Amino acid sequence: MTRLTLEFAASIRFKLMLLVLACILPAALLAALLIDYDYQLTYDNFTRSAMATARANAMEVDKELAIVESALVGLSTSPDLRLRDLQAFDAQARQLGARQNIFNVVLEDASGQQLMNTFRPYGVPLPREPDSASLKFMRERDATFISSLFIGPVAQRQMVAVGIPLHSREGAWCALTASIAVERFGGILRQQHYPDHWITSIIDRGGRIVARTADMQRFVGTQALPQVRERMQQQAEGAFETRTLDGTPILAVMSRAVNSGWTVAIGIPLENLKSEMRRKLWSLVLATIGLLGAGLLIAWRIGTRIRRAMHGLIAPALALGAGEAVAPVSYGVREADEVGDALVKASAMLLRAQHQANHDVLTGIANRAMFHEVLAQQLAICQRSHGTLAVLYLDLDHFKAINDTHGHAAGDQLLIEASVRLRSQLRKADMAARLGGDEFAVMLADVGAAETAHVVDKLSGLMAQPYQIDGLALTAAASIGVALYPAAGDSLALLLEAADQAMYQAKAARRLGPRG
Ligand SMILES: Nc1nc2c(ncn2[C@@H]2O[C@H](COP(=O)(O)OP(=O)(O)OP(=O)(O)O)[C@@H](O)[C@H]2O)c(=O)[nH]1
Repeated sequence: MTRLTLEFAASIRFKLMLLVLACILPAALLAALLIDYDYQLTYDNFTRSAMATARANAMEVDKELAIVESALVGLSTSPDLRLRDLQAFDAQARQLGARQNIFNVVLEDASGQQLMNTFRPYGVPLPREPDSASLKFMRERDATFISSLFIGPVAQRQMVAVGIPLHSREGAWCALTASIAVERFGGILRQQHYPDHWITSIIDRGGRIVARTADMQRFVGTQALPQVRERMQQQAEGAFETRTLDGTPILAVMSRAVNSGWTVAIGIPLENLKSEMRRKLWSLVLATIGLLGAGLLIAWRIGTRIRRAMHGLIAPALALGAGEAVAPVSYGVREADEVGDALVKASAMLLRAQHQANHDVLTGIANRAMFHEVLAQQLAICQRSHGTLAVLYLDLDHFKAINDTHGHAAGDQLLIEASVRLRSQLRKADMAARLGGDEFAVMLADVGAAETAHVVDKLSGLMAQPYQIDGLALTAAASIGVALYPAAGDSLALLLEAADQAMYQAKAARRLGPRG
């Protein structure tokens, strides 16, 4: 990944938080859909139940009117009527009215002339209404008439009438009508015990309100809501959402009574229906916010921990690159700890490889490459600070013979012992190296000719000592060549060349000596 894409790469915290959102939001959406589905189900069940109530109430209305009709039918069989004893019939009708909560009973002849009206004393002159709709209906259809709401011409109050046609034996025709006060229908509604917020109305065929559960005095006689009247024309039953005159949204449920054609309409404020769903939705919103908050907080904390663990690996990784020892701190994140362990192992491998590259495998002291490197550094220091140093080249004498006589392993052991002897005579600032085969080199830092000669003497004596190897005393003295800086040369190459030459000269001199 390039540096540019790294800058735009999302952090682990951001990705964890996205994960939380990706888990919680779809679940919240699903819950919202379930709540909506539940609301629809509840709404449908509620509508069905309200419709059943409206239907039952419509039947109650028809039943109430049927009671009045049957009372009239019973009254019409009176012998007093048959015998035209209207005064006795009037008395009988008054008793019926009192019993049945009927406002008044009227007997009319075919011309519309009232013959008897229990609202007026018997015998007083009564009005004639030849073109009344009720008479027309009963005459033409010869059937029971149920009026719409009207204001009684004599009583001057709102009421409804039920009328039945009568036929005398002589074929004369007349009508018997009972008027009922609207309060009787208000009583039907009161018996239903609707919930307080329901408003139920009984509406006549003309769309006028006959009775109402609330504000009856105010609304009786007024037109029902236009939407309700419109629906009444179109269908016998229905449920729909609309608004009251004051703008309150309601669910309107209505059912038309079969006989009277009147309609019972129930208005239920939608607020009451929706409040439960709204409460559930709010609970869901709050739960979602809570879960999201908790989830994001946890994701943030986990992300922070992982981030710290990852950042904790940067320094060890850089140390590894610099060839330094690596010591990562554990942050309790397993994967990061595993990477830290890998860095530690890589560091150890790198240090080992570095060591192998710079040291002689057999003796463990520096090899030729490292000797040259360190010598060059020391030389540079001396050149800057006008210091001194000495380079010693050592070559074991007759080493081949030891190999040949005692075996290669014994030769190896001798080389190891020789390196130990070399190092034992050096200071910390000095350095011993194996150049290869039986050749060694020594750098003496900050020494002059006298000190160098002293060290060379000591080394020469020490190296000449026999080595105890496999119970044998083996001798391999060293020929030592010396080159001093700055006397022998001011470059690495010149110094090495000079030391090499000196060593060969020393070896040659020894060959010429007693052992040569
Ligand atoms: N055991 C052992 N022998 C080695 C190793 N490397 C080189 N040699 C042997 O060391 C010997 C060095 O040979 P030379 O220095 O030419 O012979 P020398 O007998 O020391 O002769 P002079 O130096 O003239 O005294 C050779 O026989 C190499 O095979 C090693 O790692 N182990």
